[in-house]
Amino acid sequence: MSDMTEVLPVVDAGPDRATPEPAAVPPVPTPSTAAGLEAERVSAWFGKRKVLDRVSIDMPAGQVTALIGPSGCGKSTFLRILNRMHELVPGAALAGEVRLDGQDIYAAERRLTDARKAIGMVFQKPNPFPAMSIRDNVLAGLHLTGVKVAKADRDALVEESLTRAGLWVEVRDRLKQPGSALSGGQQQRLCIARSLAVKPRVLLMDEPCSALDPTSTRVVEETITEIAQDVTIVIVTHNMQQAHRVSDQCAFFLAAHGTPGVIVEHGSTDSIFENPQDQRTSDYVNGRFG
Ligand SMILES: Nc1ncnc2c1ncn2[C@@H]1O[C@H](COP(=O)(O)OP(=O)(O)OP(=O)(O)O)[C@@H](O)[C@H]1O
Repeated sequence: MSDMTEVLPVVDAGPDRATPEPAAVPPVPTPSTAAGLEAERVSAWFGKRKVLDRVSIDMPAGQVTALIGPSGCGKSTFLRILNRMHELVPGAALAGEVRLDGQDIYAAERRLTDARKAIGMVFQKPNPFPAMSIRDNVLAGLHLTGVKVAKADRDALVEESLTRAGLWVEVRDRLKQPGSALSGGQQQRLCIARSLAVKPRVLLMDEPCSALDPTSTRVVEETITEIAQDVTIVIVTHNMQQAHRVSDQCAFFLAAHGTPGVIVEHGSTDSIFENPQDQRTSDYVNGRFG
């Protein structure tokens, strides 16, 4: 009882009493939905021609992994294997395993659309539906992957996806205009918004800035850095400065003299650029070939 009487005056203290301000309660962070992706001994063929040989790499959740290397060494093929697009090419075959959060995406019981929903893709050339409105472009990915969103929630999803893609402020007053009315850089961010609307856990990007001017490139890079907290990113790029700027880790692919592509070296971006272990990596990142 005597403890209570001592405590009460403090609890009732008015604003003029010299009591410290209560500490602000920090906002509860939204848990990240990013998932880790692991490739193990992935090989690929087009007909009889082997183009990738036993490629293994972990792409950790919430990180940006850059795939670098000269033209034709299999980077895009590897990227397409990560979301089951490679198998759509006539005559294409593959071996090895790809695991999303530990689950084999090629397991017999897994559906193709499950992989597509969880693992989105943004291509080299911005490909919005030109006649479709900006708003409908954002929602288009839902139809394609069979994700259902109630009508009442669609406006919020459009705003959220465009905001995450760094485009909302530029287009919020013209959502009904066609996607083709946007600049190339804006179209690419619209495509990123379209992918994000499906709430993927991984986003694959195949040279997403190669058709963009330097300013648009920097805006897309900022977008990549921001969304990477919630979406694991795997990006193919020929731009070494870009790989350096946006990625946490890099994998250097090489296909020497008609042999299938392999990963020569992978590791943290700093180590690949500042202290590569293989001379070929050093030559490539320093622009001596490729
Ligand atoms: N649809 C296809 N049919 C047959 N061969 C293909 C096909 N797509 C790619 N290839 C071949 O597979 C190899 C790897 O190509 P891929 O596009 O994956 O390389 P890349 O490293 O992404 O090249 P780039 O940097 O030029 O885009 C190349 O020799 C290419 O010619």
